[in-house]
Amino acid sequence: MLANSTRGFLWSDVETRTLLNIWGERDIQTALGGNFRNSHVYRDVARRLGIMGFERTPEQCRVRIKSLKRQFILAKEGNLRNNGQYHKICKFYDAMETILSCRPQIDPQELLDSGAVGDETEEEVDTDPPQDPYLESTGESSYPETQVKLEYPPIPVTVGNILERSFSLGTAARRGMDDILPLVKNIVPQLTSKKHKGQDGRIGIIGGCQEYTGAPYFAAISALKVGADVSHVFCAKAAATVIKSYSPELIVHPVLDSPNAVEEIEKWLPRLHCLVVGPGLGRDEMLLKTAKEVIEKSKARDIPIVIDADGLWLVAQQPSVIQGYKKGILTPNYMEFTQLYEAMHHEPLDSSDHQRSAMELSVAMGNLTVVLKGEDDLITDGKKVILCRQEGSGCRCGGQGDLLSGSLGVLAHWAYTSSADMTKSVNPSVVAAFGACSLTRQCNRQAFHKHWRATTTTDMIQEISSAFKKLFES
Ligand SMILES: NC(=O)C1=CN([C@@H]2O[C@H](COP(=O)(O)OP(=O)(O)OC[C@H]3O[C@@H](n4cnc5c(N)ncnc54)[C@H](OP(=O)(O)O)[C@@H]3O)[C@@H](O)[C@H]2O)[C@@H](O)CC1
Ligand SMILES: Nc1ncnc2c1ncn2[C@@H]1O[C@H](COP(=O)(O)OP(=O)(O)OP(=O)(O)O)[C@@H](O)[C@H]1O
Repeated sequence: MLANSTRGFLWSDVETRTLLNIWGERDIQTALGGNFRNSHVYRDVARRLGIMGFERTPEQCRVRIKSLKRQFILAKEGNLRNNGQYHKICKFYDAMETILSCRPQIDPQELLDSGAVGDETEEEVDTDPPQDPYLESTGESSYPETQVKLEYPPIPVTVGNILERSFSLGTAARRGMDDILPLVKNIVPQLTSKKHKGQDGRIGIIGGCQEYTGAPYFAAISALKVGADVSHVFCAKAAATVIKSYSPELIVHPVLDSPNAVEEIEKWLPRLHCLVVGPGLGRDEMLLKTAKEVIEKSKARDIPIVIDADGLWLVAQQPSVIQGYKKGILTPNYMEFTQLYEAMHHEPLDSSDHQRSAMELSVAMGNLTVVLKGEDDLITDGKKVILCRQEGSGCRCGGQGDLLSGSLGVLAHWAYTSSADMTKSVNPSVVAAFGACSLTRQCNRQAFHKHWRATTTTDMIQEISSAFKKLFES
């Protein structure tokens, strides 16, 4: 029996998350669902893990999963969820719950009793008490507030292999366009006389300070132009009058630097469908602290949260603020991406392989969707990499990222309120991100066509309506 072969091997968080991603894949769950010997399934799991760069035996994978299931059941059965202690018992509770909720009911006793099931089933219990080296060696503490050192083994993996599990590199862009674009079209809500104001989206932007008033404006007005009904900006007092003067369409709250900022913003959260944190936020500690607390409150409300610009700086300082939150979407430019990556990995970014680095960042962040903007926009949830190569232009005027984050806020709301049928079970954040990237680049292209070097983000925003129609409604 190979069960003890895991002794002495530590599973890092990122490795465990990768294992869970693979174990949670539909074909694996289906194969495990039958009451038959399943060593071949774990051979496949180990093989896929190997492709991701982690060398484990099938038995090691099986024992790790078994142990995670024990922890999950213990946390669930102990009714610890209500007082927030479940993460201490089962750090990967949310991921386990997502996967197991799609499976037939598991009998907890089956997992907790020893020797209850057959030789090779994944719930098999060893003659020894449960020996999860991760649990023994590191304890199951809650997410670290500061960054942990994430170790990847030297990865004998080519880009082609990584993308083979998602989309092959050579066809990734085309597959992305062909496969995802129809899904973006699916999530666009119908315009009907049956709806009331607000139903197509109430978006909140957290950002705007003395220095930066354009960025939150661009994000908020883009959200409206994409089709949200209401757009709120929560900014510092010094920015509020300026932002209001740009547009009467926006609802502007000068609260971000007030002593009771969090309470003031919290009052509005029940009415918001999505939050975009960061455009023009600046790096003032007090504003960042407020942003952090608002993110925490928004997570509790389960709304999508897009984090951009200075919000990403906050994440690089305190990853746990959004780590593991499935509806979190990060939209870094290359500079911001490098900071995030190095904060999580404590080592320089390997700039030769963006796809792989982006996947690693996503996995390290608990499979958040990462949108790495650049010549190609690279979108990943740690499982798939999709490239957006919608033609843009050579004009890189500041503020395009704000157009993207504001649009993404609306699309994320639509994607999460669409049925799984509409998104064909593709991660809604990925669908929304693909839509926002395509739209931003198309706006850039159209504006450039008219204004050449003089193109500004304001020109791009004027193109949203026709670009949207061309991409998603034709
Ligand atoms: N009108 C407004 O109000 C606007 C306000 N904004 C707001 O400003 C705030 C700070 O954002 P930011 O853009 O200045 O900071 P960040 O992106 O870190 O760049 C810092 C430096 O990094 C570099 N660099 C950047 N991108 C790179 C790349 N892809 N690849 C390589 N290098 C790259 C480049 O430095 P360089 O190397 O050129 O000297 C750049 O100068 C934030 O709140 C944001 O929302 C903006 O939204 C714009 C419109
Ligand atoms: N080299 C490029 N070629 C084509 N499009 C690009 C290129 N670089 C960025 N973009 C597009 O510009 C948009 C904004 O990306 P960018 O990297 O400018 O973000 P940002 O720096 O965060 O913007 P901001 O100026 O708002 O802070 C994205 O949709 C991206 O696709």
